[in-house]
Amino acid sequence: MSNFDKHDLSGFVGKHLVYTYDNGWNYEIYVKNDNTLDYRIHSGIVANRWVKDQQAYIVRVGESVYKISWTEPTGTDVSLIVNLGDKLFHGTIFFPRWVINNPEKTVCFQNDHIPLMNSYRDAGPAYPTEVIDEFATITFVRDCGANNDSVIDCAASELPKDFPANLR
Ligand SMILES: C=Cc1ccc(O)c(O)c1
Repeated sequence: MSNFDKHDLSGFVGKHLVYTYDNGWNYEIYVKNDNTLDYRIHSGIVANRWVKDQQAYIVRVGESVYKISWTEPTGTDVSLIVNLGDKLFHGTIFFPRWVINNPEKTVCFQNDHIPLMNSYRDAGPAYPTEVIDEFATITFVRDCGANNDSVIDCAASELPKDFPANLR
């Protein structure tokens, strides 16, 4: 039996993380509450995409290990493992084929374009799915408290040049 409370997300909610996948893609996530996240993409095929209030399944699977899974209006599915104790991160992203063919269509503040993203998803093609399965290095972590809308509030391209050093 585990000796941690698997329902206790208090060590995770409020965390703001910046991380770089081994393929070089730089991402940022804010765990807004027990079932919501905001994220911003700094580099990779969909650099400058950003999303607020994405609903997600968030679970604790170890003393300081958490798993976040969600499906997007684009049809992209994501599952992340965040191991805060070891500063280790692993992400699996299941991209529908249309995103791989035309990633620029998803580069926006998604919240302003949900019906458009759903229409792209429905038009496809969905298959073959492109699976990105990568470890990442966590380069920045801080606590911002729950439901803080100021953590991720603009595109990566609008951030100060010294981000995230400007937050320290
Ligand atoms: C597609 C969104 C996505 C994928 C991987 C991540 O680490 C994210 O924070 C967001």
